[in-house]
Amino acid sequence: MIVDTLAVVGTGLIGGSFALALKQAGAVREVLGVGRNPARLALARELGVIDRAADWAEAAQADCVLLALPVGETEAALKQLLPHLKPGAVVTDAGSTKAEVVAAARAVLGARSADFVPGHPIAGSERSGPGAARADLYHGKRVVLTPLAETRADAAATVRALWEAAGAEVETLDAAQHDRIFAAVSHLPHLAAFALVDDLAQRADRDTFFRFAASGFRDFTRIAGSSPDMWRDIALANREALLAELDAYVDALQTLRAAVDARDGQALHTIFSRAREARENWLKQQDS
Ligand SMILES: NC(=O)c1ccc[n+]([C@@H]2O[C@H](COP(=O)([O-])OP(=O)(O)OC[C@H]3O[C@@H](n4cnc5c(N)ncnc54)[C@H](O)[C@@H]3O)[C@@H](O)[C@H]2O)c1
Ligand SMILES: O=C(O)C(=O)C[C@]1(C(=O)O)C=C[C@@H](O)C=C1
Repeated sequence: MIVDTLAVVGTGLIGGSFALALKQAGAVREVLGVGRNPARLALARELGVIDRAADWAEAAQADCVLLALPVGETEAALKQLLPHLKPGAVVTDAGSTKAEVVAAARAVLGARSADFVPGHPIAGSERSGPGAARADLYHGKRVVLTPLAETRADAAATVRALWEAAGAEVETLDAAQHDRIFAAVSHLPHLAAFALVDDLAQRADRDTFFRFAASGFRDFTRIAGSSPDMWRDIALANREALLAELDAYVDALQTLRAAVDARDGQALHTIFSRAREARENWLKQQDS
């Protein structure tokens, strides 16, 4: 056992999967759940994702508290926990952006920011809520930790051990670097998918388009089925890095547009070939 009690704030896909994985691994004795929606908490309890619901004060007495709610809720959640936080308790999070989460932790926790270990599991899906939680979600997946300069080494070691018990491989990055990387490989693709689906959905003759849309459209737009709350918060929290990636993507689309306009098959072929090769190499790396 790594910790006796774990409190999960936000018992959806990410927090619920963490809880299920740790219970299955025998890494935790009891899991408490904190949430705003009593029906969701009851479902989490019914599905065995949590052992019981708890309030903020009780959750703050756990050995480890995981925040797994939209990143814009981080500051308010830390404010609720701080007055009751057990000495030595470790606080961590699973948010998809890190610099703003780190700033919120510093602003709210003061000296207790040494107990905070920012984290981000690079695993998930477009599904949300406790019903989507799976014990094997993190098997073979990466988790990035972005510890603060003052984070206690033993707090970071506990969080690392928990993720490893959940089946993940843990890496460490600087928070700003983390946010630049994920703006490009995660946040921008989600905006591109939301934009494409919304553009079609706003057309008067959308039904004709959707009737004929097939697997290419389904693959490209799967992630447009993701939680609007979560993605609104990510886009706002990672605004600077995301704006840079949006500009780069608009430029890339403009380059393709110019090639199509000029009937420049050579330019199109060169870009498509380069992209295909890069994607094949990336897939090979993923498999190795
Ligand atoms: N979905 C993914 O693929 C993925 C992957 C990695 C990280 N993340 C991050 O993990 C976090 C959780 O995402 P998720 O996919 O589990 O979402 P989710 O919608 O499945 O779960 C979030 C839960 O938080 C609860 N919640 C919202 N505001 C709350 C509040 N103020 N207090 C208490 N509970 C509250 C919601 O009711 C919900 O049950 C987000 O920060 C997200 O950026 C998501
Ligand atoms: O598979 C998906 O649906 C995801 O969106 C997962 C995904 C990603 O972009 O890869 C989404 C957000 C995260 O913070 C981490 C993983």
